[in-house]
Amino acid sequence: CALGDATLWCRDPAQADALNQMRENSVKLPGVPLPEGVIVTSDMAQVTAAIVLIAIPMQQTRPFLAEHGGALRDTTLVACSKGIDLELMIGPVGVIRSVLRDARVALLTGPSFADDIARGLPTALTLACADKALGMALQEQLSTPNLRLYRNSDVVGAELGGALKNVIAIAAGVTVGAGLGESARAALMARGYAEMQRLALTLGAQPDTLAGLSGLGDLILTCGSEKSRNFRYGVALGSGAAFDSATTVEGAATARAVAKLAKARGLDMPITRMVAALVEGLITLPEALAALLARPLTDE
Ligand SMILES: NC(=O)c1ccc[n+]([C@@H]2O[C@H](COP(=O)([O-])OP(=O)(O)OC[C@H]3O[C@@H](n4cnc5c(N)ncnc54)[C@H](O)[C@@H]3O)[C@@H](O)[C@H]2O)c1
Ligand SMILES: O=P(O)(O)OC[C@H](O)CO
Repeated sequence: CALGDATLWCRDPAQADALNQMRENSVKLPGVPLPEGVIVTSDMAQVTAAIVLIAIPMQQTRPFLAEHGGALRDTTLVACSKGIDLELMIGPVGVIRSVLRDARVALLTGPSFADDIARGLPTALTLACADKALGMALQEQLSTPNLRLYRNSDVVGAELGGALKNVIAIAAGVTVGAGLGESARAALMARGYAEMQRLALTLGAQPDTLAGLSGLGDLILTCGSEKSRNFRYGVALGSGAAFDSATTVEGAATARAVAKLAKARGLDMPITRMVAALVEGLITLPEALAALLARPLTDE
């Protein structure tokens, strides 16, 4: 990039100025200084990089591209969001392609808290790209000594792994918030993973992809850490505590999208269905629990 090592674009000019001056995002990443080479701007014309990482909430991706897609037409785009667009019912790479048909697009996903990466802690992610040569180039360019990127050509599988784990993380949080015990959390994670596989295979994913970083890896992280917003939201749902509605909780919209997708395909996804109903306030927690436990006994 002509401006420096990297350019951080944000839509709010006042925030861009503050970040440039303070060299720290004291709200989202307190105590982590912005690296020297990073320049912050709110002017998209200043974004001249060959590779652009899009890291905004899933449901904002379409509106963002409607406004700024034209300026990004000649760049390589790397989607970092985890979710399913509620209108198009597809993941972030699909949404980018729906706006910029011939774009060079990849997906960066997997178990990672922004805070861990910003502090340079060891992290491994999936770099999914249908174009092998582009995937190899991005893997080289985006890996660092502490950030290992593993290539995968199964973009749909990687998108679904990142999206679906958030729904199960909400359910795992509910078990903790409601005091249902660690065994219940483990049961939900394992049966939730079976639901993730069921939908992903139906939508064309490769079975191995879900067993990798973007599915199982991220499921373990998100269902087991208070640092996860999806998990914390589930804890609040389970305990009846208030939750800040401004916090990004991707699994809430994704649960609704997946429940619709599953219904349309006749797929049994009871945990996802209950999370969607809880999120929408259509069911109480005792009702959700009773419905899950009363299901007919079956093969694993
Ligand atoms: N935070 C993490 O640890 C982490 C890790 C891996 C993946 N992700 C994924 O990255 C995506 C973004 O998450 P986040 O944690 O950065 O969320 P966030 O809510 O902390 O930040 C999102 C940013 O996007 C901006 N934004 C929202 N709508 C916009 C729009 N229409 N145009 C331009 N900017 C807009 C917001 O102002 C905010 O700065 C999510 O899909 C999340 O699942 C997050
Ligand atoms: O805070 P969460 O729940 O959005 O999780 C962040 C990342 O997706 C974890 O890999």
